[in-house]
Amino acid sequence: MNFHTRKWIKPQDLNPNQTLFGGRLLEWIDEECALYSIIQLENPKTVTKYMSEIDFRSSAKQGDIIEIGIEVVKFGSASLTLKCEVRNKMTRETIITVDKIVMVALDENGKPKPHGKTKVEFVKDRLEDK
Ligand SMILES: CCCCCCCCCCCCCCCC(=O)SCCNC(=O)CCNC(=O)[C@H](O)C(C)(C)COP(=O)(O)OP(=O)(O)OC[C@H]1O[C@@H](n2cnc3c(N)ncnc32)[C@H](O)[C@@H]1OP(=O)(O)O
Repeated sequence: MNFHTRKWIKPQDLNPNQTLFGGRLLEWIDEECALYSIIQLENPKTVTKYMSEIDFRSSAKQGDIIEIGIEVVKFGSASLTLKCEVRNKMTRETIITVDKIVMVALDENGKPKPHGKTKVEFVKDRLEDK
């Protein structure tokens, strides 16, 4: 799993228990998955279709640094299935895992659009194809 993104927990990210607000974390995960999928599928109109059960296993407090990891599970026709893990860099604990997040590439009418992708592509692969 690649951990591309780090976040620093600020006062505005906390819940009344003074720990990381779960809704904020889900927003960051959704954004991370959307950006990853838009780049992989080369389609800016890519939406979140499905997210499996989530389990908050630990948390983070103000000043902690967390990192968000994404891994591809499967390339479908119009979909890309990802899994996600968020870790606390300070405590080294897993905060959350999401086993299945399905993103779907859309056409101009908002209908699923086959993306034709079958494997993870890196910038250098794309440059070599030019
Ligand atoms: C110009 C540059 C701009 C750049 C800009 C960048 C800005 C970057 C900002 C990012 C910011 C964050 C962005 C967050 C992203 C949102 O928050 S998106 C908002 C929330 N999501 C939505 O509103 C989606 C609403 N749902 C829909 O519109 C329709 O359900 C969909 C997505 C069109 C799919 O329609 P559908 O009839 O279910 O389609 P269907 O053909 O049955 O299924 C399509 C695929 O989904 C799969 N699927 C369907 N249902 C399920 C299910 N329940 N479970 C699993 N898989 C399923 C199917 O298996 C199928 O897979 P493939 O066989 O194609 O691989």
